[in-house]
Amino acid sequence: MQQEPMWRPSAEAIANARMTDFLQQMNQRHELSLANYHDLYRWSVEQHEQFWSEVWDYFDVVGDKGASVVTDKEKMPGAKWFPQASLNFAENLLRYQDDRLALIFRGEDGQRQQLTYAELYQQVAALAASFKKLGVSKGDRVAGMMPNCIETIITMLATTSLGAIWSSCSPDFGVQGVLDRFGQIAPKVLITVDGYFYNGKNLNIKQKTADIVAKIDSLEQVVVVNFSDQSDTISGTDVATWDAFLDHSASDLEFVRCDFNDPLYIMFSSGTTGVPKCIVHGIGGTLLQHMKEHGLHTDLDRDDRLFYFTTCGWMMWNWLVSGLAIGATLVLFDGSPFAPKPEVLWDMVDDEGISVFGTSAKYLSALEKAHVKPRESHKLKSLRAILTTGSVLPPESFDYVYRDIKADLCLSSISGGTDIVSCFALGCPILPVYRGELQCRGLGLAVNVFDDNGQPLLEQKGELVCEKSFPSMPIGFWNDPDGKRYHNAYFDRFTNTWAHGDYAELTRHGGVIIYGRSDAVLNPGGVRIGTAEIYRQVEKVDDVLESIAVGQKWQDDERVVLFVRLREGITLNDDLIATIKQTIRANATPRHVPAVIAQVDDIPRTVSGKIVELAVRNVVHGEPVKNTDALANPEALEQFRDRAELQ
Ligand SMILES: CC(=O)CC(=O)O
Repeated sequence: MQQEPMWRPSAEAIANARMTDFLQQMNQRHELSLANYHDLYRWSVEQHEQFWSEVWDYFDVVGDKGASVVTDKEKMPGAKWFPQASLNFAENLLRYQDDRLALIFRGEDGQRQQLTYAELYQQVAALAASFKKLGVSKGDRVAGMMPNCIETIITMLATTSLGAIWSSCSPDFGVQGVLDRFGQIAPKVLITVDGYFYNGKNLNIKQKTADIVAKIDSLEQVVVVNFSDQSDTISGTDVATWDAFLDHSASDLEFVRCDFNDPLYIMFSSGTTGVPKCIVHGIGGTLLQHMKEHGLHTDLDRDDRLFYFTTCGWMMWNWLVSGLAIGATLVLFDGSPFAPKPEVLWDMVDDEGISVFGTSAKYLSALEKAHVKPRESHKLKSLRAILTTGSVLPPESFDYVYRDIKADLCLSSISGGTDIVSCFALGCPILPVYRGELQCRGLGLAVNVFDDNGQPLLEQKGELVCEKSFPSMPIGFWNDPDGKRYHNAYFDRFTNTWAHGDYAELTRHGGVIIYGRSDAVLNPGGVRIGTAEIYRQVEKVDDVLESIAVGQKWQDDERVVLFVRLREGITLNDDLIATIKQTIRANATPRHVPAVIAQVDDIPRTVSGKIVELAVRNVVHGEPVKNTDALANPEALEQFRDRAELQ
């Protein structure tokens, strides 16, 4: 039976979408007769060289494109996109210098700041002038341990205006977590804050900063933003306050033009299996891919107010800030999305007129568990799209959004990650939304699902891959001169093909379903089960707030073990176990039913909020966890050790 969509764009919305305009332009320019998104997608993949060249032109990238679009395009890795191009990232993000709002910041403590594009340009010029005096130049690293505030974006732009490389984490990272990251990339400058707000607390980070600075020899300058009005902050000869450091006499910015494949960002893998990998993303690839995702897949324009709930330690921050290249207003928030009340972000939607609201799938399920119904309490007039990522958005959360948030909006579950600083599958303003499905594969990306032998699968689960090179592939890993670590991370599994590590399915609608990470797939009795298939059932049970499933080696096979975090005051008993098992059996298969269900108070997660199935599996098997510094709450692991139920 044909499944009905949960939402469809109106004929008017389709006609006015930039995606439609792009499609029509491609028809005209290349004498094509593409009729819909699916035709456009197919063309963009078959002619990916032409497609990416058109993206450059369509978005009027500031720079020189050069004559060649790609060399060695069949090689993965090895293809080189726009080898003759020259551009500057910040120059593209600061192409607008008018009085429209570029940034609005809202803090958990109630502070609000805003900056126009003209003011943003001035501030970046002032910081870039100081950086220049300090000798920051092309290829140098500037690191930020920063909240998601305006100064972080100014610093990234000043850094990249000089062709230097930006890397960031949030101030809640532990000392070792920061050293594991910034310690590998030898930054010249560190920008940080006096403290930050979270969940009603004003947290001082003086000691942490001092410990970090003492261990990174490469640092020549530390700049401290007075963010939370702490009187007790780090001091020293190489330490300056933000206000003292900026050269306000500077008014012009000189953008250093760089190669398309020069480094822009150093990002870090979660680091749960060892020291984080330093993934280097290039200037041009990041820009083109983000402009495509914002302009075409999110239909962003200058009138939009784009919000993404993220910290500076997650790639969604990097994704968000590229919205400046479109000229939209970015709404930044730092703090707990539940403090002082679970509705705070929805208050912000109404107050600031947010039109595109991005968040994590986990946030939506926590909101539903808290029985919050923004549809009843808020107007949400400006809101036209919700984006979610971070983990699988289960079909039940699609129900929640359309029932309890807003019926008429485009709900786009998007997926990719740090590895590509963007998405393989995402939203589309001219396509319907089907329950549980990501709307489409991203233009210009040859995304497929393979079986173990590298054969393509349709409507069957397998490994999510990308079969052709694309501009936002990393340019490599830092400190990986022979490229071996980079190769091992993505290209070991299938020849000349990017294996992303997601267990996924392509649907008949041209959409994608993700079932979890492939390395966490459960395999009881030889049946492969994505962990998200279990979570979506368990989380239907009202008493369960959250769960984590792992496979335990058991009698020459594997059995599924499920750990649940329950509402305060609830204890797991036989009735609740029976309810959970019955819910899973009735809605999935008997194979999905866990052999053991056990209660925990907390579930370990990375600093960017992802639950860590592999670390829990190691603890269950009595094996060491390689890097607990990668976790926000490493103490939670102890609850999984030597459990009587698992003996
Ligand atoms: C786009 C994403 O995939 C973000 C993430 O989950 O890390």
